[in-house]
Amino acid sequence: MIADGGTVLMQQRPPDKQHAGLWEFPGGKVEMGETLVAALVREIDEELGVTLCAADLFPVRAASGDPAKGEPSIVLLLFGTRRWQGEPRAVEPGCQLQWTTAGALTTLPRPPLDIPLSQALIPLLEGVAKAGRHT
Ligand SMILES: Nc1nc2c([nH]c(=O)n2[C@@H]2O[C@H](COP(=O)(O)OP(=O)(O)OP(=O)(O)O)[C@@H](O)[C@H]2O)c(=O)[nH]1
Repeated sequence: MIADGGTVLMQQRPPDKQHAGLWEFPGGKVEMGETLVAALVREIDEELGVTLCAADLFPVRAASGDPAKGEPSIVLLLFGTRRWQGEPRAVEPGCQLQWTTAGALTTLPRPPLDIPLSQALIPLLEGVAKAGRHT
């Protein structure tokens, strides 16, 4: 979720889970029989109480672990949106939220795959921030 001003919503992982306390992009796993985008719309509603429209979502970047290097065999797909309905709130206990600028994103402690995802997002955030300064 990319807001006017060029900030992105980041979510802190809960204390009882892997990568506890690190900041990730809100989302979750695709369930059997679901499209990628339908899964994202469902997860964002469940986690943040926010309604997304599938047509507003655009792909930003994929990142995957390399099992040959002992990394988990998972693929994360980052989608962006500039539109949503509702005010995000942390539905799950222990999952804080913060709106983060491009500059602050690089210093935020993140799980490994969220780092390349963030790098791909930074030019987009900077573009939105710059456009906001000219309006
Ligand atoms: N965001 C993120 N998640 C990662 C990375 N590496 C990795 O193994 N994961 C794991 O990928 C899973 C992402 O699923 P999720 O967003 O539904 O998180 P979750 O902990 O609520 O899932 P779960 O409780 O249903 O297992 C988590 O188990 C998380 O620990 C990574 O680099 N970034």
